[in-house]
This record gives sequence, structure tokens and C-alpha cells, in this order.
Amino acid sequence: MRGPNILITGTPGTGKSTLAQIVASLCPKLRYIDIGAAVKERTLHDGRDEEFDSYVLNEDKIVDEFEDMVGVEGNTIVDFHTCDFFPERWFDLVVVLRADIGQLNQRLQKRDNKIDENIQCEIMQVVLEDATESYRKELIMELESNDTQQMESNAEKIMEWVNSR
Ligand SMILES: Nc1ncnc2c1ncn2[C@@H]1O[C@H](COP(=O)(O)OP(=O)(O)O)[C@@H](O)[C@H]1O
Repeated sequence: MRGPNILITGTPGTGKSTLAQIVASLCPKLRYIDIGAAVKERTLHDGRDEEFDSYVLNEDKIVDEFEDMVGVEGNTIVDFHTCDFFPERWFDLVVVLRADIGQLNQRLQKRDNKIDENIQCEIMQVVLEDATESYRKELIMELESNDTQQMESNAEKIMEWVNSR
């Protein structure tokens, strides 16, 4: 039987990679997979979309690339802002991170990329809706991530879930 897999998703800037890496450091058996980095490094895309200033994801290539690691072996924590093209069977827990718009704005200003688009995405709850349409309700854990206290309690909640399995 494969080990557990956790997907951490949410609008860019909500704190996915920070949280996923905290959980991976607390639970060494979980391997951290940064899909955004893999798309670039392993060319899991069909070139750049200049209008949207992003890579055109090749979803089939992404799924094929990680099928053995996630779909067969398990024990992973996967970080990506898009959640609707992974096979549902991959994940046992889907964490959707949320942040207040003011917080998100401050964080995105520092990174200076696609601020308006990502703020609209959070206001419209795009990732939460995609998650709700793609995964069974009981898999989804929606968590607020506005300050370090919430970040720590989110990591604890995920660790409780891991330890209860
Ligand atoms: N709960 C939080 N409270 C305060 N700052 C946070 C929190 N989560 C993330 N951050 C900060 O926000 C920025 C974006 O976080 P990051 O983990 O890169 O987000 P994402 O992976 O969702 O794009 C980083 O500077 C990070 O330190």
C-alpha cells in the first residue's frame, strides 16, 4: 500500500511552500515536491505564454513525471497553486491555504509578480472552488495563514493528521 500524500494548494503568496517545508522538516518521511520548480527544471511545459507571463503547463507530463513517486510510493507533500489536474486518487489530504487580502497584498508586493491577478484569484476563491470540484469534501482542509501563529498551528494540524494515520 502506498504511503500518505498531502497536497498543499492555494493562491500564490498564501504560504504553501513555507508550510510544506515546515511539515517536511517535522516529518522526514514526507518528501517535499515543489511542482512549480519541477515544471521549470524538468521542462514539464509547452513553452512560455508571454501574455500571462507564465509557463504553459503540460499537465500530462507533470502527472507522468510524478506518478511513481506520488501515485505508487507515496509519503509526499506536494506544493502547487493549481490543483484540478492531479488524479484524485493521489491525495489523502488536500490543504487549501487562505490569506486575508491585505496580508496577501503585502506579501505579493515584496515579490512583485502578478499582484492583481493573484488578489482576484483569492477574492474569487478560485483555488478553493477548484479543490471542491476535484476532490471529495472529506479530503479538504481549508486553513487560514495570516501570521506565524496560524502557520505553526496549521503545521500542527497537518502533523496530527499524519500521526493519526
Ligand atoms: N502565515 C504566514 N504569516 C506571515 N507570513 C507568511 C505566512 N506564510 C507565508 N508567509 C510569507 O509570505 C511569503 C510567501 O510565502 P510562500 O510560502 O512563498 O507562499 P506560496 O508558496 O503560497 O507562494 C513569504 O515571504 C513567507 O515568508
